[in-house]
Amino acid sequence: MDCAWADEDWKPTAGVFEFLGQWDKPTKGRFKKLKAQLQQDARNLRDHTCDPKLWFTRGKTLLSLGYPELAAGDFERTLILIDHGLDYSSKYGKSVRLPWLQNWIRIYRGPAWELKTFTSAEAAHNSLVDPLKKFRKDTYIAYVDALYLNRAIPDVIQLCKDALKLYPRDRDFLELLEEGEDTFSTHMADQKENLIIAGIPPEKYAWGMLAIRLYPWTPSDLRTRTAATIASANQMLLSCSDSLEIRSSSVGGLGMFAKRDIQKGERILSAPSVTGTSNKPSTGRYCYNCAAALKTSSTLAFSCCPSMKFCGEECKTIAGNNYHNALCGKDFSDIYKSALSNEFAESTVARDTLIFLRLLAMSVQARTHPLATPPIAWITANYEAQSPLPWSRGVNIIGPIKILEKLGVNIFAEEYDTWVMQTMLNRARNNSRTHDSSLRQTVINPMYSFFNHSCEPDTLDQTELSRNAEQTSRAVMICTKAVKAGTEVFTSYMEPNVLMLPKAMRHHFMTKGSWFGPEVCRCKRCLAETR
Ligand SMILES: C[S@@+](CC[C@H](N)C(=O)[O-])C[C@H]1O[C@@H](n2cnc3c(N)ncnc32)[C@H](O)[C@@H]1O
Repeated sequence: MDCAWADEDWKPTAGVFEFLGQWDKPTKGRFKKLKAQLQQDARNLRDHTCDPKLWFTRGKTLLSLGYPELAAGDFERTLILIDHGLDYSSKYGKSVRLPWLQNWIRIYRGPAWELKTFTSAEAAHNSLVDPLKKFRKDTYIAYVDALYLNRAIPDVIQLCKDALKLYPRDRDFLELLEEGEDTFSTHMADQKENLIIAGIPPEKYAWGMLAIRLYPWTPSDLRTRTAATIASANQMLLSCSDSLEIRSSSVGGLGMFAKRDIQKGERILSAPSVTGTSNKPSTGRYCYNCAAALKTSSTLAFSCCPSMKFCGEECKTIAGNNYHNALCGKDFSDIYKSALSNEFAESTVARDTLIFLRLLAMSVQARTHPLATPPIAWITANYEAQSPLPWSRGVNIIGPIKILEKLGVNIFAEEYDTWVMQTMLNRARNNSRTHDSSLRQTVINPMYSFFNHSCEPDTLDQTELSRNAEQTSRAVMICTKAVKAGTEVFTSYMEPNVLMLPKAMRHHFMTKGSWFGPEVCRCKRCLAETR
């Protein structure tokens, strides 16, 4: 976050959609100051990762710059560190208190415990309790502002309730709680009719919302796919197809191209899912790797992790090569449990946490930067998205922190900063396929992900998340037309009945998803049709 970036790359996530929180876009002069401040805050944090004041300061700067989802991550870490500071014997207790004590020393120009006010080192430490509690209150209040800007009203309510447990009958939090509850009920009542018309389940609206934008400080090698990254994806493609290659596409980014003439009816791809998860990952009913339903008589498992069952050798090998070591011997049952909800929207979003666990385990096992680890390194987010993605403190902030802690990763490390975690989620969400509601599975199949959409597709997607063990969640693509060498091969992201509609209606359906930008679909048919 402390790297230099161009002013025109500043694309705040606040203020994109009509949300409830009020964000005042900074003037040009103020923006310049905030930008410099952010670089300074990030540099300070690099040197002193355990100082909660520095996380709080950067959170406030990020909030002013219009990144409330990142400010939330900084405020969460501030609260964690304050808790450590209040418990001297905790992991970071000493590290949190030290800068505060040093501050006293600076003020009084002498060792704190020699000051008249403190009769002992213990007294000096005790003197920090009240300032830390006051600082914690300020953090909760700033956190509420960030949650409003993410439209996460249920989280505002919960945060106020949490704060009231620490500050019983505190007037500020009582007022904020009442305000949150009023806002929520008025907002839901106002929106109910619109939501029904728009076909959005009201409970889905209870989530916060986030606009997907590229963070301007993203270093160039992590921002776009490098030649080496594309080469490694093409290397993997060789084992799944003898007729396709990944190249730059005219509709945007990369796409799948025929490297030889392809006949109608040819199977052009058969690729395993590198990360798939069901909402019941460790019940032994679904393959831990690809989420296919299992035939109990023919399942495989590692002897050390018997509840991690696989549909066959291929999936077990993928797990062994990519993530099993990072997960082995650790308890993720509470994370699995969150995905078990019977409520559809909740379990769908909770599965994002499971996908996220898989992707982070891959990066930990590979010992590479999370954004440089395949498949995350191969896939891209849609930064032109016209509709927001769901956002909540639980899934976007607390979930990743919990997972990092369980994986033994330092949650204050620059490599695992909130913007990195959010970028991973943005990429995963733009490339994950959520399958039928009774099976409740989400899969990332990076080779399938390289196919762009066309309203006159050349392929038939035969992927089936099977209810029996004969098939897995492999992406199997059949060419429905003859395709000449060098031509891009498209699939369809839309149901066949949507493809039968006129352009304006197709685009109406497309803008409901988050795959397309303001011009919606750039396929040949859409460019040729006028209406
Ligand atoms: C699953 S990815 C497809 C591969 C992607 N082009 C890449 O570079 O990795 C989906 C993204 O590709 C782009 N895309 C796919 N089909 C498109 C189309 N017909 N028109 C415009 N953008 C398209 C959108 O940005 C979308 O979010």
